[in-house]
Amino acid sequence: MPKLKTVLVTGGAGYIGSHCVVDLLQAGHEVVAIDNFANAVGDEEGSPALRRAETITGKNITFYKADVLDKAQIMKIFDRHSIDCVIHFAALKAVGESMQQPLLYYQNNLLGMLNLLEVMRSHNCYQMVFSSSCTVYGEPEYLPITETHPTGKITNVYGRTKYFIEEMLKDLSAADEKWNIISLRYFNPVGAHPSGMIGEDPTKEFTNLMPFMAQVALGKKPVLTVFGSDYNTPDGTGVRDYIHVMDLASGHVAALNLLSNNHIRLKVYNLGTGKGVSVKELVNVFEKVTNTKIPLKYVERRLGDITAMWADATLAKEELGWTTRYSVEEMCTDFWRWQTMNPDGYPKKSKTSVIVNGKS
Ligand SMILES: CC(=O)N[C@H]1[C@@H](OP(=O)(O)OP(=O)(O)OC[C@H]2O[C@@H](n3ccc(=O)[nH]c3=O)[C@H](O)[C@@H]2O)O[C@H](CO)[C@@H](O)[C@@H]1O
Repeated sequence: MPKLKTVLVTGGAGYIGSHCVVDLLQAGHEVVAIDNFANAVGDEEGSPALRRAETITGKNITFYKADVLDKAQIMKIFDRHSIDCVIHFAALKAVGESMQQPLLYYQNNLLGMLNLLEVMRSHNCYQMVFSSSCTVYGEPEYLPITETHPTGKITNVYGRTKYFIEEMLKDLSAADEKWNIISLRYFNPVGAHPSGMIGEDPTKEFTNLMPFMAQVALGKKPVLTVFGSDYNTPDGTGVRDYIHVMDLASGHVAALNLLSNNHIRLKVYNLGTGKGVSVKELVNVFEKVTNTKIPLKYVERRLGDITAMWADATLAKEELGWTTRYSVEEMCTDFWRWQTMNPDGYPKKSKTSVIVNGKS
């Protein structure tokens, strides 16, 4: 039986955070979620994504509008709740923006993590699941990529923040054996909760393939620009390992279970399907399952893009007992359901019943 925990989810109102909250609640864990709404819809009154997560699960979430850069505020939350484990999603993640504003990214992602770790230590909380990325591998030396592939040769600042944090976690766990940390390297998260109630609704401009393609299918954008058709791949377009966001969510619950029952100090796992899918293939599946036609415009390669990347997820299967359950068709169907049920995303101003700052 997994031990039930009180889990602090930072960035809980965001795309991956909100889906993970659903899975945590369904597994019986208590959730205290925080978000500063830097890239998620919500305000002082709460988050529509988390309100819907409550509806899906029939459980309550305690929510604070809080920023990991505000150490005093995080201290107060730890004073108030007996947190067993932190799942840390809160971070800035736009590659282009990170190149223009490196200090913003280093401050937010590195300092936010430092604050959290210090507050955790002061409250004797030593368990963390960290949201890392396959971007730490840089251009692959071999495929599929295993966790032992070298890291650090990264071409963008966002990716470097993830890499630096992983290095920081190595130093920390080597220095103090109390820490029990799992870093999860995500491949390309797509899809949405199968209910269509929660999904991806960034407040910042987005550039990822699936949300962009869905905007084209909805008629909100005229054409999908395909970045490069001359890659050394079977059809010339870039290849990625797309993973359904609910599979990612269940990976976090599995990681939490492992931390509950074992003292591993620090471990890293790939969360991917192990299957590479090209841009053209993803477009074809999306058109088929949504019965739409996506106009394409082929242009030059995007600066900083790699040719192909997919995971070897054997380690997560063996040690976390985790495997993916959703197909590429389901990733597209679920994303489309979310988009068509919520063409403008979440209601931008809504009262929520989520408990804010400990008050209903
Ligand atoms: C360089 C870059 O931004 N990398 C980030 C991007 O990965 P990544 O670039 O893999 O993800 P995207 O969804 O942006 O792109 C996937 C594939 O689709 C292609 N494509 C994308 C958009 C589009 O309008 N047209 C098009 O052809 C890309 O060239 C790529 O081959 O998102 C990940 C999170 O989700 C981050 O961890 C990566 O650091």
